[in-house]
Amino acid sequence: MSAQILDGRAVAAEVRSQVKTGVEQRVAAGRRPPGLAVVLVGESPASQVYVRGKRNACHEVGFVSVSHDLPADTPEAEILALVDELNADPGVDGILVQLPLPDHVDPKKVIERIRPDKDVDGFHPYNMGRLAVRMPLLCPCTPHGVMTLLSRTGVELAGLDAVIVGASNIVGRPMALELLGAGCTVTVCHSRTRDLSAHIARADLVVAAVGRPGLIRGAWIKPGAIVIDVGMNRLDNGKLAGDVEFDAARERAAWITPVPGGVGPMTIATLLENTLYAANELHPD
Ligand SMILES: Nc1nc2c(c(=O)[nH]1)N[C@@H](CN(C=O)c1ccc(C(=O)N[C@@H](CCC(=O)O)C(=O)O)cc1)CN2
Ligand SMILES: [Mg+2]
Repeated sequence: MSAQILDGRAVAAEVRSQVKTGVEQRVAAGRRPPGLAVVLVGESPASQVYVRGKRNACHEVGFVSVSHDLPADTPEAEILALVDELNADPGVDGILVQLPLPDHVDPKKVIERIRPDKDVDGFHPYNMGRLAVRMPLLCPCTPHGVMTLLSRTGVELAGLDAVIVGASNIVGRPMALELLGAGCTVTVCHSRTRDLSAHIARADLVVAAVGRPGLIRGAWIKPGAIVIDVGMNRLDNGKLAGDVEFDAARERAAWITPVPGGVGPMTIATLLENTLYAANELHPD
């Protein structure tokens, strides 16, 4: 029997609706709507798609959307000065700088410049540290969005063998912390891992977050496993594909996320959740 599809578009729409209601409640109580500042440096077509999605989502739920589009050759010092300005702006509850940044800009320096209580991407070392010590505050959007999707399966996560493929700071590493917090036994595979297929074959839950189309063969998937595909790969024919061989994996998995229409929309929905949380709980004004 083929897998049930985890419909990220549908779940993201529910989350956005809940955030919209939260904004309406704030405004009805006489408080200002939350403000989200989205900074884009350069003209990457993919980043432009994602930033447009974030800004449109802000308008949909009633946030004040603050946009800064900077040329690719913007000096690092100018970006840091803009972050300082947004940190000080009382109408801004969340700040994100779209990644990747141009090569001459150090992303770690930019991320660390954002006030932790406005770091709605959850990338700041402070927020990563809080996740690591089981005191989560603002969590990285993609991993936390995956947790929301997993909650819709009704499957008890505690005790599952979870295998994450990819060890990036924005997905793989925080994903491991989120799943550890949910009681999974977590393995993180990366470029030095030997015999990837053996790790996948024993996994009850696979999270693929590498950026290599079709890396995870469907035949490796353990029957009845949950497969979460974070991959976002633009193929030569212009189509989007994940890291997992979807059609083959679907025949073995119990649950699977599609690409597009799975984890991606949850990233944006969780960003909105984080921004409302920051406004309500971290910026009492
Ligand atoms: N500052 C940040 N930069 C980046 C992040 C992030 O969380 N913060 N994550 C990724 C990109 N990303 C958000 O920015 C993102 C990726 C994909 C989607 C999405 O909805 N994808 C759609 C398909 C969209 C398309 O047609 O290309 C889907 O999967 O259905 C949203 C956000 C790296 N940078
Ligand atoms: Mg949540």
